[in-house]
Amino acid sequence: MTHFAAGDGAPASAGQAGRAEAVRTRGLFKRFGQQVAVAGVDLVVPRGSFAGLVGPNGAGKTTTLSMITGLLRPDAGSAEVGGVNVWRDPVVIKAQIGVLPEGLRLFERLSGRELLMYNGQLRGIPKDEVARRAEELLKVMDLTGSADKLVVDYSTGMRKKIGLAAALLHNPAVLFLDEPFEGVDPISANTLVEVLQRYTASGSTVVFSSHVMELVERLCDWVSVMNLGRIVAQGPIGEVRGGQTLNEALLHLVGARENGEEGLAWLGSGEEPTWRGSSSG
Ligand SMILES: Nc1ncnc2c1ncn2[C@@H]1O[C@H](COP(=O)(O)OP(=O)(O)OP(=O)(O)O)[C@@H](O)[C@H]1O
Repeated sequence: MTHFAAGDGAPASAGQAGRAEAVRTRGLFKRFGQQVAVAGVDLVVPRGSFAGLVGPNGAGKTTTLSMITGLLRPDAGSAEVGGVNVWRDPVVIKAQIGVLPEGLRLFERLSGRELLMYNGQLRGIPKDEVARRAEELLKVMDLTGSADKLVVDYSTGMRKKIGLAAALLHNPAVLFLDEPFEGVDPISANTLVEVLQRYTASGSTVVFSSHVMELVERLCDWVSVMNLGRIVAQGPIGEVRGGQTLNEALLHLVGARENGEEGLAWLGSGEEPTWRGSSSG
């Protein structure tokens, strides 16, 4: 087993040391065959943060989040949420976290309301309390009118919203969201943002992955940047940005791609293809 040295993901600010950590991984490592997906990640998220996990396609964000939320067993390293080891105490952890995973597999043949009732009761919340919370969440997510519709008939944005409602139902201390705004219209995105801001304002923690830098910049007070399976910068967003936009900082940190500039000369040239005339009689 390979175990990479810690240090490259150290928080940019030593001043955060006194603040309790919601999430902490040490040397988290995952390999799929020859492909090292996560190469020794030391992720830190202070409690109460609205934290963004960013990086290019294939950087290892989903794999990291899957290992922290108990969905994928790490090959090496450890993950703690609220100081509890995820893989040693999975039952304790599952009560403390809410997850909106990538791909979002839901029980398609339940209605939105039934899905929430089922999830809440699975978590041991009394039925009348689940019903009360479910109605409130449906209302806030603007899903009351679709509450009796089957989830299979929900749109992408509606699925994200019902998935988020299900993840919030047991009032977790830490919420993990993989690309929560992907495919969500701006109005629904605003609703999600409002719910999440209300949630973090009360001291809970959100960790979400996203490719939308403007959104991360607007929402997050903490950011972790991944590239090639490692954390390449991490800390309060102002420090990671260092006077640039987050997008500029990201390009700088991961290196702008230089491929493709010479290729694709044929694309959009508008020239008459010579081969078309030569092959036809
Ligand atoms: N189940 C798997 N089997 C094989 N390779 C995998 C698997 N899951 C992820 N990988 C590989 O691991 C690397 C990291 O993938 P991951 O999905 O974690 O990246 P990501 O940062 O979430 O990317 P994106 O932004 O595109 O969603 C990629 O090279 C990917 O091809």
